[in-house]
Amino acid sequence: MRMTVIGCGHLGATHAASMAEIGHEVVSVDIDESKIAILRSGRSWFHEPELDEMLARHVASGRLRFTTDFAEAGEFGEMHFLGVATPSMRGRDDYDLSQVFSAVRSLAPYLRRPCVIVGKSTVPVGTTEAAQALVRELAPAGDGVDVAWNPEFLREGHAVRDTLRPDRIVVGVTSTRVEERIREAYRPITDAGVPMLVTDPATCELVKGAANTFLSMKISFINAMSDVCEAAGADVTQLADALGLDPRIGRAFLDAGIGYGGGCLPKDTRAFAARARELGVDHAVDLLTAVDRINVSRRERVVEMTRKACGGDITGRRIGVWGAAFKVGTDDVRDSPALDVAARFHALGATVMIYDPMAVENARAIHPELGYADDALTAAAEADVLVTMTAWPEFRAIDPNAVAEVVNRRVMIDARNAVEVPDWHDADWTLHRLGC
Ligand SMILES: NC(=O)C1=CN([C@@H]2O[C@H](COP(=O)(O)OP(=O)(O)OC[C@H]3O[C@@H](n4cnc5c(N)ncnc54)[C@H](O)[C@@H]3O)[C@@H](O)[C@H]2O)C=CC1
Ligand SMILES: O=C(O)[C@H]1O[C@H](OP(=O)(O)OP(=O)(O)OC[C@H]2O[C@@H](n3ccc(=O)[nH]c3=O)[C@H](O)[C@@H]2O)[C@H](O)[C@@H](O)[C@@H]1O
Repeated sequence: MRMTVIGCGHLGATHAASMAEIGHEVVSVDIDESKIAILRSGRSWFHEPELDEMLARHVASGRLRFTTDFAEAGEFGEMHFLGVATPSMRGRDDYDLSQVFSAVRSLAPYLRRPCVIVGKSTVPVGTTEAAQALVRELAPAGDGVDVAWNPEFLREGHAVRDTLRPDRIVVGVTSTRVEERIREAYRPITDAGVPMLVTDPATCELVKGAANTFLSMKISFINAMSDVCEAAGADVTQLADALGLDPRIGRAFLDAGIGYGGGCLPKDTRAFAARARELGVDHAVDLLTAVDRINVSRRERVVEMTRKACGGDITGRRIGVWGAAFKVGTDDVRDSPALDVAARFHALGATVMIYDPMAVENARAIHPELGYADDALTAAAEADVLVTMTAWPEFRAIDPNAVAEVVNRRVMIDARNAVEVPDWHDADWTLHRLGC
């Protein structure tokens, strides 16, 4: 099938390359010339395992093209996927949908033949209907252009695998004609056994928000348990292991620590609560507000632990920070708890030195005022306190005796329960952890 993907970011570039991988001809559009230039050279502008290989292969074969030209996309595609960003509105909890509607406005005037627009961005319930109304107004093909939604569930760091072999595909449609077209597009994936659920657009939009808020809720639940464990002298990791063996609960997303970050869970949880408020469902608002509040409080908690470990005052102290990415396996620092806490240390008068195996450049672009190191030992040099905030495997593998030689004081705050506790105790470190 000839298809386009509008928006060449973490979702869009991965989706475009994956659609080429399963045999489609793809044109992918972005308004950012610099991103398009990098993608045209057959590589990605962000780190994502396996993506560069796929991009290089399909750009070289001509099956995947990148452009800034909406006319080219409109004339080419029988199906148009929308993968632009839906950040929070500045200073508010609900979504800023300007990229979605701007992309629709740019594309629609070139839709002269019947086709389907399939939204993949995460949006509030009601967006498919609004986009459909706009398309009817602007597209020369009018009623021949259908809008459906098909939210994305990929995780950064596993994006290619999650796109080609997802747990499920969920689509929200208003007609069997559209359903058939989407089934055709995904046939190579569903033929391999991936289930496809077809719903109305509203249910489909809510599935995505509910999925992310459930994950947020699980993390805030275990973080609340972490505080209870700490108060009672228990160990939250053992508690999570025991809970996780119950298949009704499951061990995934029960890692306590500094809380969730990234470009999605924080903003999706808040936006879902904001939409629930508009819909008058107060108990959903209460639940999700508590989830968010617990999450936000984790960051302050790490600052507080660090302050205590510094004898009550951070000012003038040197703090080594291990980790800047919002999680392992990515160079993404959007709403990263690690970077947020590091910036708070700096604001309180500490000298901060950060090391992250992948995310230093992205972190520096947002927080040029912080110090950055090329390796873990340099970040730890002369530190009064060392704080681990992203659970990179290399931090677990590092020899605490080697670190002890470069620091000022052997004090570690492990905000992700990321290091091997006995090794650090054996090397005479004072180790503070959340939930123990
Ligand atoms: N990042 C992730 O892991 C996932 C993201 N999502 C959702 O997917 C959507 C996209 O997220 P990301 O890919 O992370 O965002 P991103 O910021 O990485 O990419 C968005 C892209 O859209 C481009 N863009 C902006 N306005 C445009 C326009 N009018 N026309 C064409 N291109 C335009 C930007 O230049 C950028 O390259 C969001 O709704 C997000 O919540 C869903 C699942 C996973
Ligand atoms: O909508 C999205 O964009 C995506 O958001 C998340 O994916 P992602 O943001 O890539 O990262 P996760 O692996 O979910 O981690 C999110 C945050 O939660 C934290 N986390 C995760 C698990 C856990 O047990 N504890 C915990 O604190 C991570 O460190 C990270 O900061 C979802 O997992 C995806 O299914 C979804 O498609």
